[in-house]
Amino acid sequence: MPVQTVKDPLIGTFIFFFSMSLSVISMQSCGRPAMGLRIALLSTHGKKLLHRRTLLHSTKFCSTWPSAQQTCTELDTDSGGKGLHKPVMLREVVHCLDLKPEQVFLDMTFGAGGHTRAVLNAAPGVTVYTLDRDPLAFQYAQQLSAEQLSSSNSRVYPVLGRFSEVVELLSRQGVQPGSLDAILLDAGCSSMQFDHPERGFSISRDGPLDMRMDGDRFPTMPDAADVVNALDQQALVSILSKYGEERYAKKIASAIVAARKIQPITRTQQLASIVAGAFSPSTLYARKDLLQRPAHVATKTFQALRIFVNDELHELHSGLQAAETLLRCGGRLCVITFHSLEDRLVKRFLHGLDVAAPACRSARQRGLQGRTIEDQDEEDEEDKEMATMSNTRWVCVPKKAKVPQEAELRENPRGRSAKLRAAVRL
Ligand SMILES: C[S@@+](CC[C@H](N)C(=O)[O-])C[C@H]1O[C@@H](n2cnc3c(N)ncnc32)[C@H](O)[C@@H]1O
Repeated sequence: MPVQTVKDPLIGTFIFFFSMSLSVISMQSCGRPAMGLRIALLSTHGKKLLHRRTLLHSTKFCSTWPSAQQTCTELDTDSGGKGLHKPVMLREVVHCLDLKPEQVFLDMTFGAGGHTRAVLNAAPGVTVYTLDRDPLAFQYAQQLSAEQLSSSNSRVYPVLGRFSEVVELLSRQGVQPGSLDAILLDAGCSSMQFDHPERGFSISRDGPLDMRMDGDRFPTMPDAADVVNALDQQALVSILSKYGEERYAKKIASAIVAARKIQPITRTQQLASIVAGAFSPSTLYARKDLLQRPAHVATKTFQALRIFVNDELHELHSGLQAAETLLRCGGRLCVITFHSLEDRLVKRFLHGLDVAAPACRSARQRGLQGRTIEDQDEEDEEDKEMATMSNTRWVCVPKKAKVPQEAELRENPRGRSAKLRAAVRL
């Protein structure tokens, strides 16, 4: 069934989504999956998905999302406060963006607006465009926009959408290519997404297995439950190993397939237990994060599903291309990443290298995968290699990525894997 002939919008969305995502899988594994496999996968599971979605539709969380108003009163209104996202490497970001009053800034990942607020404090009079794909973040940006209108000469223009849409969305607001002074892209998810169980990202707090950042804008877009219930074992192995760098991908995929024969997997804790069941008692508690704290064995599985569901690597690449289009010569780009797949893509993009080239990992580095979220050694090696290369479109300042200081990590352990890269558009 060729993609172009699909008439049902739901199945069309599903097919479009999976064909896009599978092309990232193939892009990253440096080979295209056979077209037959792709089409078989899509046509077999499109019908199952349609049926499953009809059954589950009434349990979708859209109406249960906290509104910005509720969240602001339930939680602390200070963006560094409990519950709202704490911005990572705030001082370093403001320093790298180096905005002056009257300049124009785009925050591509508004979240709870912590970085934007810091920019507004540092450069009063600045004009800010904010982007986020999450409608809750968009509500926060609208609130900030209203506050600025009444209290300062800075202006904030909120935009709802994805990185891949930003050039078009901004052009509708009159923003021309080559006109922005600075852009921030703080990749990944916000604490509001991770911490509200009904969003379906949380391992520790039970919720529907959703993980879509903009699911209420696109209710027919497949969620994480669709992925684990509909895809075949080999596709699950690919997703877990490419996006989670999970070395037990085969065991986990096999446990998922066995479990869903008994009943559909619809909850986050149900999936976390299924994944844990794939590990022997000796390996169950062996994983540690970068701060050497115990890490749940399902962390990489959740990361992989989240990246796949939101098409995050394609989106990140689109965001970088958009930044290249929108910044003026001499304009500054700051990118914060939270895992090695993202950081590697950013590094390679800024150095003008093929972002799809496969990573070379030594046996020792592969051995480290089960222990840490990122493989520090490999990244240091790549940094050294890239420091010797140059690109005509960007100059990285500084050359190496910055990481948060220990004092910041004591306050905000969630920043433990953050890396900040800054570059000037030539
Ligand atoms: C780490 S949070 C940003 C936090 C923010 N800097 C702050 O200070 O609160 C990442 C945000 O980027 C948004 N996001 C992720 N991918 C996106 C995409 N492709 N397009 C637009 N927004 C995206 C998420 O919805 C989330 O709100």
